[in-house]
Amino acid sequence: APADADPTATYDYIVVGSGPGGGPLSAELARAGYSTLLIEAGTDQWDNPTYADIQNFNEAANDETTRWDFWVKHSDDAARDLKFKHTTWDTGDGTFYVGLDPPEGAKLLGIQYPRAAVLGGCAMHNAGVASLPEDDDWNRIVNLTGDASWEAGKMREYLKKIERNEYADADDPSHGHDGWLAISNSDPSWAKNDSSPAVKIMKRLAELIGQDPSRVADFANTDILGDFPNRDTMSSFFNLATHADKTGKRFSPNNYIRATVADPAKYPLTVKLNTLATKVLFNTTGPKPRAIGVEAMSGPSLYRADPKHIPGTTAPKTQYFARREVILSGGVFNTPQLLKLSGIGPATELSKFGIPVLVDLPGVGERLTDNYEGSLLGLGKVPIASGLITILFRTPNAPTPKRNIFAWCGAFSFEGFWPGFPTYYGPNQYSCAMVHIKPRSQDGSVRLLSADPQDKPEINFRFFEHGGDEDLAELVSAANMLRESWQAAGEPVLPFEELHPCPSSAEKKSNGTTCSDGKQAEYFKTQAYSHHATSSCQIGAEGDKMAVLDSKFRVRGAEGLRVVDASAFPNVPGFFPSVPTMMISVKAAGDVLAAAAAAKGADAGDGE
Ligand SMILES: Cc1cc2nc3c(=O)[nH]c(=O)nc-3n(C[C@H](O)[C@H](O)[C@H](O)COP(=O)(O)OP(=O)(O)OC[C@H]3O[C@@H](n4cnc5c(N)ncnc54)[C@H](O)[C@@H]3O)c2cc1C
Repeated sequence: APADADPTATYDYIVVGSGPGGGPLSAELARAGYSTLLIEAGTDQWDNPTYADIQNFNEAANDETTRWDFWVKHSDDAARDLKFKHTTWDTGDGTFYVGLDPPEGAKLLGIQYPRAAVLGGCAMHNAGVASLPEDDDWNRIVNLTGDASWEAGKMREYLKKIERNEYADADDPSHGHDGWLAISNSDPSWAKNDSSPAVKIMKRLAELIGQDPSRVADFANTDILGDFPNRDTMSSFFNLATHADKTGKRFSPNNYIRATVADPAKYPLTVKLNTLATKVLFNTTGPKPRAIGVEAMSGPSLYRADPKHIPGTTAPKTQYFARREVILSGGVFNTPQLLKLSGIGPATELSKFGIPVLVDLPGVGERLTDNYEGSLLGLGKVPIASGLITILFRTPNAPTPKRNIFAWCGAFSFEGFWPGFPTYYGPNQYSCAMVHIKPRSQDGSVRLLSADPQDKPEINFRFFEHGGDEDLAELVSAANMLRESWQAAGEPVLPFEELHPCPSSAEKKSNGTTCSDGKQAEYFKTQAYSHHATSSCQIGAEGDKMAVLDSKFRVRGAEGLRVVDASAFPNVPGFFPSVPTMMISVKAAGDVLAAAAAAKGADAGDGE
């Protein structure tokens, strides 16, 4: 078991949150010899099969052992949000009602956005999909900040550092082979079976995206993490990679933290579980407030997002001190909350709750963004047994030559999140789940509802606020292409009964074909969901008053304080953020260690 933290000790570094942002970073700092305290609100579930076996990811995201429920809004239009068919209500008798027709007296909760409070963060309950940002996502940070260390070519080195790739050749230079994060993919041989409905669908899709249908078996084994010149423009099929090993064991920052604590070298990493950080402590005597520690409360289920929280439960606050730096990695909702509770954020919002303003930083909790997701769901006449199609493609109405849709198609249903998700529609269910890349809108927010650190903030994604019509048109175009490919499934699967976005029974009978693009757009506008939130404390240009961080993750206007997690990205990094967040975690460790080395050099210089 990890050693307990000593409140009287002073650590070199304190890291809050052990997910993809904070976990690798804390381990790196300790391995460099610096005493590091890692504060994590959740528990350690490394040997719990719900988490350890990647195939149980849906159970993991539903499991109360780690679940933090955030009930979010998708817009400022309450009536529009109420059309989301998995809106969740508290019935008052300890159960949820999910749907459009709540029982009398039920209290509206909102749209569920699950998070995991556990050692390893959401990388312990996610589906483990491993992908990389577009090169331009990294290069954009260079353009914004002038910091060339973010160039795409250089960023791949961080993948190589963390990765223990299990499918690439040992001499493949685009992959890492000795890291702590196992990455594997699946057997693509199903794609060789020309008579299978999944392969027939895939061949038609190949035609629709301009690929050679005779080569789908090769394409199904294309490396989604590969390094090729046209990697961001090539519409094609891929082999889905996951941060799990080939036996199906999940890998996450949990592995690296545990290995660091257990290492015979006795690296100075102290992990404090079941501990909710409530405030950053500052020395305010200098020109800028300097972070010197963290205040926290210990005990299970203290945060009110935890469904196991017992009303009225609280705990005394303890202070932990850092002689070098405090690093916040609580994730896209909790990091901005913690900054604001500590006096860093929009002055008017802080003043409303009586929080003394240390740094008026209007971007904290703003510009929250996420990929829009939606799915095409239908029932075949018989089950489509095998073959998970993974495809990245460009719809004809995409604004650039780059791909704008990631989708995976198979015999499952995925319609977003609610307690008990997903719905099982029987063995004949078939779905293409779509992730829209590069939403035009970045208008979401994480704002305080009180100054109580046990309370949840208010989260509103403001989906489709800007450029919504264009984004929706891209989703509709993708749905039309995918639907067309389904018609190639052949006997005995056809005809599909589509459940959404164009319900067959209602629409096809009346007009003989499918529903209009307008109706589909309306469907996606009300039913889109998301789970890749980023950018609520983003890195930005000097002079941009909404920029929270500089390119070295330092909080503007403060000293000794950084933010390293998914909130730091200026936009969603590609289509899945977990691996990119682990990559920036290791990058940030280099920045922190470089600052320590520079400070040591300066000290040595002073003494000369
Ligand atoms: C259901 C689901 C499935 C997903 N599937 C995928 C996928 O397949 N692939 C992919 O790339 N991405 C996926 N994601 C997204 C991905 O997991 C997240 O983007 C990623 O984990 C973000 O990392 P993070 O470090 O920013 O935050 P988190 O992973 O949220 O980690 C934050 C950690 O900080 C802790 N913490 C927060 N506040 C405090 C506090 N005040 N004090 C102490 N500790 C605190 C939390 O307990 C948590 O452990 C999924 C997300 C969800 C919800």
